[in-house]
Amino acid sequence: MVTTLKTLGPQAAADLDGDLMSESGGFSLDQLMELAGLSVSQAVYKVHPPSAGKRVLLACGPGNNGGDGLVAARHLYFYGYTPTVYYPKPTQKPIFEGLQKQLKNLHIKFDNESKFEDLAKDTDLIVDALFGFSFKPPVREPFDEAIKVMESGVKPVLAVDTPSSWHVEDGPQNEGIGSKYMPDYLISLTAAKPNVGHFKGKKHFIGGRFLGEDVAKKYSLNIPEYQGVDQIVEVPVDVRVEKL
Ligand SMILES: NC(=O)C1=CN([C@@H]2O[C@H](COP(=O)(O)OP(=O)(O)OC[C@H]3O[C@@H](n4cnc5c(N)ncnc54)[C@H](O)[C@@H]3O)[C@@H](O)[C@H]2O)[C@@H](O)CC1
Ligand SMILES: [K+]
Repeated sequence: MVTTLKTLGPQAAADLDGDLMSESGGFSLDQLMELAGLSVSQAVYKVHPPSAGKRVLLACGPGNNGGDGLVAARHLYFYGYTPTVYYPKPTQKPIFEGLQKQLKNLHIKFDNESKFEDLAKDTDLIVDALFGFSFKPPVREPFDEAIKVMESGVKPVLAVDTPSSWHVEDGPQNEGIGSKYMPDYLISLTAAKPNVGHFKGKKHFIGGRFLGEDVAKKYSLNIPEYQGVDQIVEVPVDVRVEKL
């Protein structure tokens, strides 16, 4: 049973990614993003099976956190959900262009024009894949509207890697946009981020099942106790957090 969560700060998270994708690490970003997005899709299925409502709104930001959301959208489609993707600032990189093509070939709806408030009305669950550990406050347009809607609590939210608009170490902003934002669910990728102590939602998962013993040791992380073929493992929300 997990008793202490060791966390991964933004620099360490970026360094870990770098190690995994280095010459000696052998991973490609596509692979890590695919495993991350698969984990997100399994967390959605755990907390909000299609019987609870098939409409899922994936709010995707311009970075790799957004990429995780695009990957999750594809898996959710094949699980029987009806995903809608909000991706207002697509980044012109082959990895994101490829992911968008995959979704468009499945006729998955992209809607970057509607007001986020209206998109939220037409969905059952929001996946917050706007920003991950590279977020730098304050929130810049057009994402401020999405943050406001998510913090209003009008629909359940599952946050990918870290609640967007939170400082990756200090948590929610003291005031202004995002200061009231508390997602219902959180999935941390590879390891929890330092702000996880501020998370007081319903469920917290760890995903991104690709940490080997040597890398875990190098970053003083404990490898989550995954079960069977699950790509995610639930950890208690009130577990003690150990900052590295
Ligand atoms: N750690 C891991 O093992 C993995 C990490 N991945 C994901 O990669 C994420 C980190 O990705 P990135 O480093 O690309 O960055 P993020 O996706 O965290 O966000 C950075 C992007 O958001 C923009 N941005 C930052 N602050 C902003 C603000 N205040 N207003 C508007 N835009 C803002 C930046 O210009 C940049 O384009 C992680 O959180 C995780 O979700 C996965 O894709 C791969 C596996
Ligand atoms: K996020």
